Amino acid sequence: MTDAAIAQAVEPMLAIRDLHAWYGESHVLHGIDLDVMPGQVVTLLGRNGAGKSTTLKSIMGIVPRRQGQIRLQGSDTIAMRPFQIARHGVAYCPEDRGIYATLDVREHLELPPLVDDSGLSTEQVLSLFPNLRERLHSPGSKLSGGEQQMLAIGRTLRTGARLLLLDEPTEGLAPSIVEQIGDTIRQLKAQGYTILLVEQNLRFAMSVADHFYLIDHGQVAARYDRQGVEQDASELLARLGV
Ligand SMILES: Nc1ncnc2c1ncn2[C@@H]1O[C@H](COP(=O)(O)OP(=O)(O)OP(=O)(O)O)[C@@H](O)[C@H]1O
Repeated sequence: MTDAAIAQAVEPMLAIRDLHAWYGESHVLHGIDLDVMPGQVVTLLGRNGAGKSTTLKSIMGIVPRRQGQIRLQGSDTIAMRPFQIARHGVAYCPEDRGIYATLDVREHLELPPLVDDSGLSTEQVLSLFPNLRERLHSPGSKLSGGEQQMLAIGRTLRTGARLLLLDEPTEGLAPSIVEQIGDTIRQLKAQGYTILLVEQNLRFAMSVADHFYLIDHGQVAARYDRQGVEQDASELLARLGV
């Protein structure tokens, strides 16, 4: 088989077709089509309110109403409940990171249910994020934004999920911490994880992602590979309003 034929034979880790989503009467996704292949890092770009977070939440099944097709490793998940979707090997880091104020770092890492026995041990997570080891007994409320983000990612790795959905992992973080998060994402990709992230920081996205989707008004306005995004960076920055 040629390389192209092999690529075609590999089923996407995540395939979304004609995805619509609503909050009450408000129709916010208008037919999203998106593919993420195993081992890829894919970024959703777009202005505030474009529908990026809603796309991640729809994959996780946590929007009030959605319609269309979402295939996760070959299974249709559109009718499933969030806990059933999680068992298909997907984990979600929300934009607010979802860290509990009163639980300490160790407790956060011991809490997640396992969806697969390939989940990292607490020790392995602490090796990936040495900062967290120093803060093992600190409650969530005392962690910096960067530590909270590392903990939020570390917690997903405990579950054994192989598809990670990260909503704006660099938001509000200092440049040196952004760099650490970038190193982590590249390391996870090298270990075979598949990652779909929402990111406002185009430079950061370009340093980690293979493919890019520009979301606008709840639809895919453009798709790029890394070369395409580099060529069109200035036009893209204008379209992102930055
Ligand atoms: N819980 C909600 N209830 C009602 N409307 C919502 C809710 N969450 C988001 N929306 C609306 O849905 C649309 C898409 O929002 P979404 O959060 O997906 O955008 P986004 O591209 O992720 O932007 P941001 O970076 O601002 O989160 C926006 O118009 C937003 O106001």
